[in-house]
Amino acid sequence: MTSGEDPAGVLDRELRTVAARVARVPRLLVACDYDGTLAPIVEDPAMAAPLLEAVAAIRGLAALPQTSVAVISGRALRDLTALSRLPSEVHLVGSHGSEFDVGFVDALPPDRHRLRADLHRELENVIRDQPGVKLEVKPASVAVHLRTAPRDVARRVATAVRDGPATWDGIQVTNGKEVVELSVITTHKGTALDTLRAQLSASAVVFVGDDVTDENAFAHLRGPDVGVKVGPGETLARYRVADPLDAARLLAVLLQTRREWLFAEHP
Ligand SMILES: O=P(O)(O)OC[C@H]1O[C@H](O[C@H]2O[C@H](CO)[C@@H](O)[C@H](O)[C@H]2O)[C@H](O)[C@@H](O)[C@@H]1O
Repeated sequence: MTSGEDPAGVLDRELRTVAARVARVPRLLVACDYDGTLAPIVEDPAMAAPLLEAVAAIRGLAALPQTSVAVISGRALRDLTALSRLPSEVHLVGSHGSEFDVGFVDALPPDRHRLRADLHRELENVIRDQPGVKLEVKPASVAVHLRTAPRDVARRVATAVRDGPATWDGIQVTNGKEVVELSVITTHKGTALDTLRAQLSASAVVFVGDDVTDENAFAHLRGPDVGVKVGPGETLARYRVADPLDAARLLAVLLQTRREWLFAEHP
């Protein structure tokens, strides 16, 4: 988005109309995924920063009355907080919708802690001497990142993970973008969205996401809600934008319309 650009101008007309309509509900919840939605995909997961345009729109929306903003991410809550640097008014939920607060890890039963430790050890064995493969350890899961591995290595490691620890009892497998994640709990962005909707008494929800686990959130939308998929691929979302920059433009349109409506800046 260039300064002075009208963000609405570049969005699909139908989406603009729908955004303008949902921005006028009594209590709005805008919920977004993080990687691939607010933050463009990069090689190193530790370097994924949100677009400034997205942060500006989110900050603006979160400061409005009768308006809530949430980010529901696959990341550990601690990492999401550090990377996104969003203000405390924004509700952050980590671990694919399971981690609403930092006490989550202490509340996990001892057998889940043991299983995650076993999983971590086993995955370290699987990826030993495999160039470009990295592990990301989270409170209830371990993600195996394949993005920077040579293709043959990525295929070999993915197969070893799927035929090995992914088959263990009590393990949930999530295939993301160049990542296979093994979790010791069941996670679901849709139930996280339900919880937020109820807690915040939202009249309508806008959910924006790009990845497989975001489909669970799209599946829980209803009535006046609006689901927006970022990028290509099959989806349950009714609307689509091309990339994180267009997602930021959509957030800016929501902010502009809602601000005008709330403060009656225009008749
Ligand atoms: O639910 P999300 O917020 O979209 O998180 C999904 C996963 O995102 C991260 O991995 C992805 O983004 C990385 C940075 O751009 C990229 O290098 C990686 O290939 C992608 O899979 C994050 O590292 C994972 O923990 C999240 O589960």
